[in-house]
This record gives sequence, C-alpha cells and structure tokens, in this order.
Amino acid sequence: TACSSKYVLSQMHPMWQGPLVVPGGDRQSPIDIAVRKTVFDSELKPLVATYDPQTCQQIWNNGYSFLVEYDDTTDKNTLKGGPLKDKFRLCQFHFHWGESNDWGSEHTVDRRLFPAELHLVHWNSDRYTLFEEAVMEENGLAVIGVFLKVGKRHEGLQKLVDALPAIRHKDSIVEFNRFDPGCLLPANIDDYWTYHGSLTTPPLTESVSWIVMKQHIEVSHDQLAVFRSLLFTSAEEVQKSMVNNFRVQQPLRGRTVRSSFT
Ligand SMILES: Cc1cc(C)cc(S(N)(=O)=O)c1
Ligand SMILES: [Zn+2]
Repeated sequence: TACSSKYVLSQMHPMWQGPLVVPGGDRQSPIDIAVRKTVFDSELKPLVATYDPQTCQQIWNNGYSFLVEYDDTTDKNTLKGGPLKDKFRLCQFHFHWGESNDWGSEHTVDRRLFPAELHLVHWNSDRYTLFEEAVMEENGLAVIGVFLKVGKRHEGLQKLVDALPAIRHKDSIVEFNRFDPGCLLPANIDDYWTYHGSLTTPPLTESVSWIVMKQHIEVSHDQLAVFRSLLFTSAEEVQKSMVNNFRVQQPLRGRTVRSSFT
C-alpha cells in the first residue's frame, strides 16, 4: 500500500538510536510530557476515529518494529477532530517496546516510562494523495500514541500476537485481514495531549501532529513476551532480539503541549 513507507523504513537499522538531535531540528519526537506545563485548550474537539477492519491487508517485520498495514487508497479509515483541521487516513500501526517491563515507550509522562507504546499513523488525505507526499509536509501526518501497561490479557490483541511467529525475521510479511485497530484504543479517547513533532524513526521529518492518549491499555506479560520474540535480523544473520526499539526523548525547544482535559 502507499503507506508501506518502505523508503521511510529502509533508512532504519535495528539498533538505531540514531542522531540524538537532528541538525536544526527543533520539533523532534518523542518528548517527555510534563503534565504541570501542559496548557488546557478548550477549543480542542473530540477525536473521531472511524476504522474498517475489512481494509486490513498485511503484517510485516520491517527490521525495526512490526507494522499492520491498511488499504489507504480510499477514505475507509479516517481520523478527524481533536487538534486536526483536515481529514487523515490510517495507513499503518506499529509498536515500540523494551526488553523488560520497566521501559519501552517513546513518550514519557512526568518522566514515567511505560513498557510499550502503540502508534497509529495517519496522513492528511485532504491535502495530499499519497503517504509519501504527506510525510514530508508540516501538516502531513497525525499519529495517535497509546501507552501499554502490563496487566490483564488484551483479547483483541491476541489475533495479532498469534500472527507474530510467522514474521519473526526482518522483511517477513504475511496476509492479515479483519483486524479492527479501534479495539486497541482506550475506552476514553477524549483525554489526550497534543503537540507538533516528528517521526521518531528516520527520516525524522517534522510533519507529525502527535495525539498522545492519557488513558493506557493493558496487555498481558505473555503477550508482550511474544513482541520480544521477534528479531531485528533476517534469517541469514546472527539473531538479535527485537527489543528497545524506541528513540530517546528529545528537547521540547519551547513547544507547548496542549491538553484536551483539565
Ligand atoms: C511513518 C512512520 C513509520 C514508522 C516505522 C514509525 C513512525 S513513528 N514512530 O514516528 O510513528 C512513523
Ligand atoms: Zn512509532
């Protein structure tokens, strides 16, 4: 699909901690969300996410994370409202996680780390026709971030967990249908923080309206352990477990993080 964003992903390599700060980058992600410094914005609207599970196409290991990709050639999976002026199309979702439950998320809340973080990547289909165009533009992308905590088993996630052994190695891909990404959103999506930032993976373009959910979701220890059974490496290489695939927090550089709640 248009959003397979292979070119975006191809610049990545597994143990990428990458450049700490992009030269001239003053809108980099992820960041620490210092709650006391966030600013309530009463103009922020409720988020409206509409997803069609039938448009789920494949799941693949890109050597950095695993991506679940959707058909983004029509407006079947849309995100609007919240801080967004335009309509955005879901192209893929993926996760970041640690080797232990003590860390793994990209964003932090008052320096608190979570064991993992989900990213639902959308591109601005009101202004652009392809993901590849949008990814280079200031208002091109909208990414929803959801923190994961270890607790009870997430029933909706299990179908995805069961598919992971088939994509253990880098560049492996399997058909994956009828998965509702909405089942991974927390019950309350009205409470979120939002700021302007970047991709957290190369090319780190500063084209993202970040929408980070206040409420986390819970997954079981065993489900997260299957994430960690994935490999950064291809079948021919020496095996490296796919863990710690997160970027370190970047300087806020004077940006304001707005909250949709008081
Ligand atoms: C387009 C895109 C691809 C990937 C692998 C990761 C991101 S992120 N972490 O900035 O949400 C975005
Ligand atoms: Zn991500």
